[in-house]
Amino acid sequence: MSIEHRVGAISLDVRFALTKPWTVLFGPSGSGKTTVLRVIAGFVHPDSGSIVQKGNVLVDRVSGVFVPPHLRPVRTAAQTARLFPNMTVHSNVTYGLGQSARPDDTSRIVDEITSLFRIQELADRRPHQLSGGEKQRVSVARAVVSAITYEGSGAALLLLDEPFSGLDYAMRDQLVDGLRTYLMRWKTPVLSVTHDVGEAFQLEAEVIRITEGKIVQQGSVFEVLGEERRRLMSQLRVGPS
Ligand SMILES: Nc1ncnc2c1ncn2[C@@H]1O[C@H](COP(=O)(O)OP(=O)(O)OP(=O)(O)O)[C@@H](O)[C@H]1O
Repeated sequence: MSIEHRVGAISLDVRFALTKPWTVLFGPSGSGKTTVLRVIAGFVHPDSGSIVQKGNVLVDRVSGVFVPPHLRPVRTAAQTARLFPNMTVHSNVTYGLGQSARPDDTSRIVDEITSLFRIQELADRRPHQLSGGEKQRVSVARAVVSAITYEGSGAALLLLDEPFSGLDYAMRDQLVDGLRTYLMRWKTPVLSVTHDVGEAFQLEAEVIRITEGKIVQQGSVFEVLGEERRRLMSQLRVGPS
């Protein structure tokens, strides 16, 4: 994909291909990461550029192609959980189910995912009865359900904007490992956003580093964030003075 788009004070100008099971967009606050996800999802019309997914053109400003969000083989969990306020947690999660799931598979998938995200006990609650971290887990769980049961040919791309923020370290640790393994089993490709070097390493992700709307590096997590990790580790060893 290649996108040029002016947003706020940023001139977004990015060109990249997703070739690995899990890719992470890494960069400082305000560098344009969320905007990239929103363009891929179809919520933002880029000023110019094109997006092609497995040979299907989703956006091409020159020829005027713009596939609307609901018709894209893309599923998204936004940075701020957007749940249906009048629906229970269970209904919010199953709302994401695609047509492809057979009924007997459906309940197995929902069980597996609610267990992975540790939201089984919350099944009958409504969003106003949840903490921020619980809402976030429900929102990501819904997007995962939706991506793996996508009804089109091939897999849907899953876009996750800071999916593990707002979780304590123990839960985050387990969820990162569990979700990575689960999505690899389903061959569901992921593009996620994070500020967390440790998370990118745990995901063994391909990393795209973005600064002020431009991609400055793309490669394995060792290539792109190895130096950053060494610096953080040495700060930890020295400790506060
Ligand atoms: N709807 C909008 N209108 C005007 N400016 C916007 C809008 N959305 C984002 N911006 C600006 O565009 C820039 C990129 O925002 P974006 O949300 O993509 O950054 P980000 O890298 O995801 O940041 P963070 O890590 O803080 O979530 C920022 O300067 C932001 O203030």
